[in-house]
Amino acid sequence: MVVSSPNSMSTRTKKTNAIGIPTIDLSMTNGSKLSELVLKACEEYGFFKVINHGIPEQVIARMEEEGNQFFAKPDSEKKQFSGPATPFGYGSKDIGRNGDMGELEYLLLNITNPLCISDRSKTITSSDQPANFSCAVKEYTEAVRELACEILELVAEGLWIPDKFVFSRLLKDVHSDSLMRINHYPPIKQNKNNINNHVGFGEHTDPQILTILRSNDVGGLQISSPDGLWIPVPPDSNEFFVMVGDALQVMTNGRLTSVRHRAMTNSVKPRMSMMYFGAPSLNSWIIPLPNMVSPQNPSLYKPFTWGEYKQAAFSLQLGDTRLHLFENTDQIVDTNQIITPSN
Ligand SMILES: C=C1C[C@]23C[C@@]1(O)CC[C@H]2[C@@]12CC[C@H](O)[C@@](C)(C(=O)O1)[C@H]2[C@@H]3C(=O)O
Ligand SMILES: O=C(O)CCC(=O)C(=O)O
Ligand SMILES: [Fe+2]
Repeated sequence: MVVSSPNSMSTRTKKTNAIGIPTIDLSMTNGSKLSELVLKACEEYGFFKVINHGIPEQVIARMEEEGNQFFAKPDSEKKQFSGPATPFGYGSKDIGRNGDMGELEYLLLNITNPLCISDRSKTITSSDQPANFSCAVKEYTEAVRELACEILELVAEGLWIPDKFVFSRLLKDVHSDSLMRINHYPPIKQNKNNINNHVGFGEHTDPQILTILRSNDVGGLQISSPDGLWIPVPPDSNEFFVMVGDALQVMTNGRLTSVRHRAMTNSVKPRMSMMYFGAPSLNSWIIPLPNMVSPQNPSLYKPFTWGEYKQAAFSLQLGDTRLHLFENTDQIVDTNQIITPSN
């Protein structure tokens, strides 16, 4: 397996032993074993793949078809859905509002519960039937939200939290600020050294609670390993990948860590990925849960609302470690200041 270091845009690569991506079979009947496995994957990688997830194939196929049809439209038509009211709607190359760029085009959609798709008052269409696109997104997001909730309930069980709905309730809230994003990465030819180093979507962590990602059968996603190397994630269009976001890191007082990831472009085939970003309502407090804090394990973060965090995140650049802004510095012991008695 070929990996390179995060935070470096260098084309140098290192070879390491194959690093397995944790895969979790959600049809496992032993519930406590399942919650242990989910927790372990969230603690060790902040990332895993789920199989036997129960989402019907046609729900995925329909969303894929609508996405493909949308991105196949002429640029002039797609651009009708972009404009000053971004971030919601169509975007090309610009990521966020602070100058980040990537080799992709995308649709960013605000999702509400009960689900309806808000796309800046214009109806996004992929075909002659405007309703088809929003029906496909509604059906798909409903299914992946359920999957995210099931996983979050397993996380709560694994952490022995008495209220197993403590995280999933936030995603089901009628005011949940969850988003859906469809990224389309056109192929970019390899450079003369045969190294494909075009960054489609630069390295970052997702700010929300949990991300559910699915892509077509074209590779490109890479995650940062605990020892700081980039691990390519083999694509699997039938399955879903789960990523811990910053908000879940805070609520578990750093026991789970949000995963740094990025997407590279393919030199031959277009890649399309779809992400559901499960988030709480803007006025929800993001604080470590009581049973994650103790005198030995004080809170690592200052209290903040999801709205405050989102505002901070969206005012920074993609690759910034925005949680630093909310760290409880009082609790960090500066080992240089510890005076040890001399003999
Ligand atoms: C540069 C940025 C893009 C982003 C908002 C931000 O200021 C920092 C976080 C970025 C991110 C990453 C995960 C999701 O793709 C996203 C929609 C999100 O919630 O946070 C994007 C934001 C974006 O593309 O607007
Ligand atoms: O397209 C991908 O595989 C990853 C995209 C991503 O990380 C994001 O949109 O936040
Ligand atoms: Fe992401």
